[in-house]
Amino acid sequence: MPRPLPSRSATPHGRRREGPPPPAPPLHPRPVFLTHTSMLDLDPTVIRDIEGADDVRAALADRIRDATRSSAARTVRVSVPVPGRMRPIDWVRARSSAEAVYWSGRDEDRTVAACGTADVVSGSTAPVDYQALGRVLDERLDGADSGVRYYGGMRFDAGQPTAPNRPDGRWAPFGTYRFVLPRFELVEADGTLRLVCTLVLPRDAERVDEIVDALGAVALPVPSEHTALPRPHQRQDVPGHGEWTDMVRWALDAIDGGSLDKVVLARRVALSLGAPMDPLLVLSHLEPATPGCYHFAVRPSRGAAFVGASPERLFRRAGRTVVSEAVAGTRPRGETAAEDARLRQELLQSPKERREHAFVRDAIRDDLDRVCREVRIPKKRGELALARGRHLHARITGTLRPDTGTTDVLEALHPTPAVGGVPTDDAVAAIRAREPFDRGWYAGPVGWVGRDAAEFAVGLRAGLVEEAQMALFSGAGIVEGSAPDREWDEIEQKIGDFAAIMGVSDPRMASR
Ligand SMILES: C=C(O[C@H]1C=CC=C(C(=O)O)[C@@H]1O)C(=O)O
Ligand SMILES: [Mg+2]
Repeated sequence: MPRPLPSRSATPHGRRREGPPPPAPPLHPRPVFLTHTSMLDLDPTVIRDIEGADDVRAALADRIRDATRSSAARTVRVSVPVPGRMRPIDWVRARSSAEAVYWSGRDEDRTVAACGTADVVSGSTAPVDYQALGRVLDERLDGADSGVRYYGGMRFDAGQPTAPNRPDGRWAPFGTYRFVLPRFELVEADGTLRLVCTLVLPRDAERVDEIVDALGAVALPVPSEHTALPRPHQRQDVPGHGEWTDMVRWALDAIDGGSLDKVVLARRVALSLGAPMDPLLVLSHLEPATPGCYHFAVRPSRGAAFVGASPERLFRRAGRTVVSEAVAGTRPRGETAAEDARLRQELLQSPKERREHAFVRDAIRDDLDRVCREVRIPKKRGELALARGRHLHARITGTLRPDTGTTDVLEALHPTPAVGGVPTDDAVAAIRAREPFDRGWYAGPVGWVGRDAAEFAVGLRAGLVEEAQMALFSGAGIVEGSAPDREWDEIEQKIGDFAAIMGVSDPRMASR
């Protein structure tokens, strides 16, 4: 039986509660009803094409037919300009039935919305064989046009075959890893839009009619009105507050006893929406609210999608140059300039936050050293300031060693202690044993792989949206000096961007 939200006074964001401790939570966390009930119906079937859409499709169809006349065995991209303005996210929302991907890099002036598949490299078994994955991707990308990118990602725990509740069936369509070469893309770069079709030749020459037919169903919608999001009416925290406190205390004992130095423990916050919701609509609200982040959506088929706004780069590869980042240690932004400056100083000087960050920085430096030469790291730590939060930050660079590729870097770096812990294997084993849910793709690498180039974000500040359910995931690094309540509140702050767009950011909505 779900229970109603207990009444309590508001707690200032990110601060510890005063007064008596909260009542002991139930053994199995039960749903908490939120007070919101309003629900807006969406009608994604009403799509009006922009003026000239038929000409755009006809021009691209000509390009497709021309390209398939070549007998060369290679992957090519053909494209045409799209007049006017439209948000790539609105374009892909108009294809509600297809496999879809959305990627907007953090520092890159390029946004890609994509639907349909020209090719897929996926696997559902674990552990992931990074060498084999690298060979397959290299082979498919050999001689490909420079813009050809396989988009996707993998599970956080790509090393474990199966366990009770893992993988959770909701993550099944995502597989252990999945990289998609999209059939159609709307690319916005340098202020212009292009509609792109990717063809795997000579194979696609035999399906040219089918591809041109599919292009006919690709709408070029007029910019949509701002569509409101439905308000969640129920919230369930897994673990609940009591179980979380026990988990953190266990981790602190392990740290005290010397068996672990750091472990990142996470929570799942499930919001019930009352009616099915388009996951890409969530992202279309999240993106403007979270500047300075990677914005992504992966929808393997009709239905569930993994969407998020992550501030954290796992790595970027351009030729032989690799750039990674250590992002860890957290404080909120202040409401006034003075409070903001104080919180910045607090973050930069806190021994606990510095320790939390140093584990990540040192691990990335050592792991990158295995696949790169000339690994460089700045002496001073900096700050990554976001709309609601801030983190300690360091940029780490290197030059790829000969005979080393993208999946070698992926294997070396993932999971960093920003999402796993130190020592890595022991921390991942603790996460498996202690967390009462499957992380799925949360905290896994998400991004793209091209020929001699790649970029991956760490898949956090993210959620799994399926039908009328939205599960948000977030974690906090537990180190010496951590306290269960402060880490609970830190996670509450990290889900704040999602909570705000969903209209549940009132601290009274927290279920403790
Ligand atoms: C694990 C998450 O954040 C990581 C990244 C930055 C700061 C973190 C922290 O201070 O605990 C986490 O290590 C998450 O957002 O789910
Ligand atoms: Mg932290």
